Amino acid sequence: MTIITLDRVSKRYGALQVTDAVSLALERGSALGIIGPNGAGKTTLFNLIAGTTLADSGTIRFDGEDVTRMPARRRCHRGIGRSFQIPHPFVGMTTYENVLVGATFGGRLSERDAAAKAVDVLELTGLARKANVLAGQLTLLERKRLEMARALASSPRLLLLDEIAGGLTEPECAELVDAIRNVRAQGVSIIWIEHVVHALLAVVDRIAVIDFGRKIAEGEPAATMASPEVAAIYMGMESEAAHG
Ligand SMILES: Nc1ncnc2c1ncn2[C@@H]1O[C@H](COP(=O)(O)OP(=O)(O)OP(=O)(O)O)[C@@H](O)[C@H]1O
Repeated sequence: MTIITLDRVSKRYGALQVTDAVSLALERGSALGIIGPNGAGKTTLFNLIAGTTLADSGTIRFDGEDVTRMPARRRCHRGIGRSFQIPHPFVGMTTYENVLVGATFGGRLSERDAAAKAVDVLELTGLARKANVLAGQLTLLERKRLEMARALASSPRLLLLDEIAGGLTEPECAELVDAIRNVRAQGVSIIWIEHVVHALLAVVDRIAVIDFGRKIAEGEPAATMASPEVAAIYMGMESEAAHG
């Protein structure tokens, strides 16, 4: 059973074909990693899935339903949740309050259910001890956890994670990987865009490689990473990461 299917989805900005006939299918409960160079069109793919950008052509089905033209808010309520590459928490609110906002509006829960949901999500993401700390005072790792917690507050069945591991130390990265594994163990399907490939490999079942808006490879992680075409791109990404 697939949770999400993209069939030849395309998007163009002016002369730039940012998404070029991308097809993808994700099995329910599985995790897919997406890699590719800067500007390859990865975040745009998330925008297309989440509905913040509409596809020019192609179809997107979520849980059997055609959501291609559905507005982002409704897709969120259907069960597509996302984290953003640049987190924007409400810095003057506590960690708990930030998650509560997600549960109330994203999850459309009553006050009492939203409060219970926020507590669950803080536990799941390892933030329970930081519940009453202002979001503006969290460390980078904690802000990454909060970004994931806010996405989870809407009870998504599909979670889109956009470059969540960047900038962390190795032990912090390992902690984040554990948190993502916990989320997955709850049955949430995951698509994760990430430059920190070893973190990705610790979680995902499959990898898709995007370059110039096209999916150039997809498959079992080790075999996909080992293919010469992907190895060349991956080496380019490593030097990009090393230089900024
Ligand atoms: N709204 C927009 N209008 C015009 N061009 C856009 C728009 N959004 C993205 N682009 C362009 O589309 C291309 C792909 O961008 P996208 O953010 O999807 O890439 P990415 O693979 O996520 O890159 P990165 O790894 O740097 O985040 C870039 O050249 C970007 O400048």
